[in-house]
Amino acid sequence: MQEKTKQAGLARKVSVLGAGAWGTAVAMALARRHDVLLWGRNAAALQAMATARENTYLPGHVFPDRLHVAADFEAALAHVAAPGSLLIAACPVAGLRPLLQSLKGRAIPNVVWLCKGFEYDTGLLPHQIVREVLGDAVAGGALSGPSFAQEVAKGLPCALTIASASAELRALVVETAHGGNMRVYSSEDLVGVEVGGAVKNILAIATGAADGLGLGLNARAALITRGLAEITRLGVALGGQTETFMGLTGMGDLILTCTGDLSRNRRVGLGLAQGKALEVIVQELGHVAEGVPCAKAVRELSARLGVEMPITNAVAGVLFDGDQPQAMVARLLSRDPRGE
Ligand SMILES: NC(=O)C1=CN([C@@H]2O[C@H](COP(=O)(O)OP(=O)(O)OC[C@H]3O[C@@H](n4cnc5c(N)ncnc54)[C@H](OP(=O)(O)O)[C@@H]3O)[C@@H](O)[C@H]2O)C=CC1
Ligand SMILES: O=C(CO)COP(=O)(O)O
Repeated sequence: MQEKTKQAGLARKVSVLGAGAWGTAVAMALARRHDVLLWGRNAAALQAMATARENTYLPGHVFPDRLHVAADFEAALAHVAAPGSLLIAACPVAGLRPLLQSLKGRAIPNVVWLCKGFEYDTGLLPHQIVREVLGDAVAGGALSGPSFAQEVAKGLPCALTIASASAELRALVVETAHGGNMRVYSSEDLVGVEVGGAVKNILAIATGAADGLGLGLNARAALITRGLAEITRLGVALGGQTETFMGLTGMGDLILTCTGDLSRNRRVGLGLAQGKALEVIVQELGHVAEGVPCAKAVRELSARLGVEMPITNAVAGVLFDGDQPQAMVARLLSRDPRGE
């Protein structure tokens, strides 16, 4: 522990690939102690960020001095070429595969990803996409947990978990990110951590819809609790450990996202309850809502695995089959009684 505290002072090189709300917030948090390059796919937006020293995805949060904006992808990679540096993939799940493909064949020692979801077409978790594209030679891990970008950008406290099979990668991420108002725990349960982060977004849509319909706090608590049972069933079927789902990346992130109005996924549910079309809601958000593609991927995956996920199926029915949110509630309430 003493060793960790000593090393926490070491300045490291970090490149964050993806300049949305979360990539930017993480880059800002790390730039309080490290030299950080933030790269995004939109060169004009990067130019505006470099001038304004803030990102329109996170208005009002001024970049620390050690955060530099890089429009040049090669420069972002060169920045983290030395051992002990960290490359952070901060795009949505939909962008992970193409981003990794552009890293193929490069000398990338350590990769951490922040996205939460299953890939829409394949039903794969992020670590499976990483393995498919980059192989096993690259040490990688998922950084996840209850963390709204706006709060992290403000420097408010939060706790995250780095999950990886590599002890060296876990130690590097803890040394780099743990400190100040950010606590970083570590876990070997990559599957459990990724499943919790993915499925809680679907459940936040359900809870937002229930709240928007005025169904009350009892219904909200029931959805969160039964949602946790759903996350756990799927996660265990995929090889995750039950206790992971009771931690930060399971119950912690589920509670945050289902109850906090900063959640984009919860806001999708609130919009559906108002009778808005999904396209309109997504356009008004101006950010990704990972629970939407994830609901489709998880509905198919759970059917394939024979895992019961009634809330997920009800959300997917509203999102993709034209079911009304009221019908979603009726469908859940009309299920046969069973043991808890
Ligand atoms: N925001 C948060 O509080 C948290 C978010 N996360 C996760 O982090 C990931 C990123 O979220 P966040 O940054 O908030 O999202 P935002 O919607 O704020 O930003 C998305 C960013 O990704 C880019 N992008 C969008 N679609 C694609 C795509 N298909 N391929 C490549 N790049 C794409 C956008 O670029 P452009 O501007 O050019 O469209 C933008 O830079 C998500 O998986 C999310 O679940 C995790 C923890 C907290
Ligand atoms: O993952 C998040 C908080 O931990 C952010 O949730 P939303 O994507 O719903 O805003």
